[in-house]
Amino acid sequence: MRDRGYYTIGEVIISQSPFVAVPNVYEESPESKCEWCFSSSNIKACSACHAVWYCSTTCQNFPTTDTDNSKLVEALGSHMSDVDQKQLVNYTQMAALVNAILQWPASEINMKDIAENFSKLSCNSHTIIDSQLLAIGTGLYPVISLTNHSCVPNSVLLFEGRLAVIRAMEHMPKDTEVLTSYIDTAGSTVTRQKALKEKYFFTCSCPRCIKLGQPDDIRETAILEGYRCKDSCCDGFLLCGSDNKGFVCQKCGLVLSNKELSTITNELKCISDKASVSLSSGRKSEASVAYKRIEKLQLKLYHPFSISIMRTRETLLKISMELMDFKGAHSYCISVIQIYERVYPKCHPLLGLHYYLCGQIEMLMGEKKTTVESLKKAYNIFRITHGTKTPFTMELKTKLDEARAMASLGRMKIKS
Ligand SMILES: C[S@@+](CC[C@H](N)C(=O)[O-])C[C@H]1O[C@@H](n2cnc3c(N)ncnc32)[C@H](O)[C@@H]1O
Repeated sequence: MRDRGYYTIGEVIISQSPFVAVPNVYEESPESKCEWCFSSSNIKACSACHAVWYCSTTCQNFPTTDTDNSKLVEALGSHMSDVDQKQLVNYTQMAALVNAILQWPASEINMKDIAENFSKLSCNSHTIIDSQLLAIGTGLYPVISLTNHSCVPNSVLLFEGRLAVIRAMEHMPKDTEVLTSYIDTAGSTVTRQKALKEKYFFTCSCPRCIKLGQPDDIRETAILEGYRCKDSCCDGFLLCGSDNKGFVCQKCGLVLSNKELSTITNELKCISDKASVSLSSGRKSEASVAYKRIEKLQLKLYHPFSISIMRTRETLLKISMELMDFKGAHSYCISVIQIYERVYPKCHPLLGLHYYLCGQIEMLMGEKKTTVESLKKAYNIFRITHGTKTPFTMELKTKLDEARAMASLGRMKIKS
């Protein structure tokens, strides 16, 4: 086929198997996973070391690829000179542990090299996520690692099993620099820059980041992470007053004093501690009540589109689903989507996932028309981010077709 010279929206730019990858094992769900394909079914411990697990002999034999990427891995940057003292100590301790486990002869061990490899892994490895965006492992992908970051990316990196796949999110000439996002881009410019500096040691100069400190950026930061006006009818945002006695609404001039602020924040802290204990000990109804109180308090303090309220509603959505309170879950899902639509690009996988969830809840609630609309929105995102041929997108398409058929059947019944 003739090279078109550009990538179409959703087209695969590159896909790559990992040079090395390991599955995640969580303390709360310690069941083992296949070391090769990350599956949790039919797994057996390796009879030689008893430390790793496999689902089949095929996986145990580590299917090899023809490409030797070791030179590329060697060339990856480690940022050793940027790493702070505390982290260096961590890497050295981890290197000592590797040394103790491998028991290589002293002549073959170079602790500095091992520590440098940890640093290299830290800024070049990727968290492997499944189609529902849950972290399932970590992998090093030498070519994918050459991709730089932007807070306004033109491409998206997702995984099909252990295979990393980058797809174009916009129509782009093939000589355009491929840019993905390394971090959650919902935060303010300061928050994003801090996260990038801490883990990847660079200052982003993408179109969003260069606006740092400009009036629009200050306003956006205040909405995302600052305080709102204490007059519930005013939608102004607050900035620290020149006398340091409180925060002043930039619209109506009302002052939120430091004392008022600390009363609410102390109450919030107290309920938040209780809420997370209830949640982690599985007392879901109690957690639901506590998180609803948190949401109420946060609405006094933060803008309705703030990151704090977004996080609380995400938790309330999860709890409502677990409690099978579908009406409640639907309302939280809608409110989370409203915030996502504001903080993420139109084609963000997290937005797609929440439209999908919304559609599934609406299907359960018998809301035929809105089910079709929500599933359609989810499909329009996933066909770009996940591709049309992946089992996840195909399953969604089947559900969308079923929902369309049900909706038109409903319309036919009404007519007759
Ligand atoms: C995964 S590597 C990306 C490939 C790297 N640029 C290279 O040539 O090997 C991550 C590192 O690339 C650099 N980097 C990534 N995105 C960048 C950006 N937008 N601006 C400046 N440096 C960036 C940082 O040094 C970061 O630690």
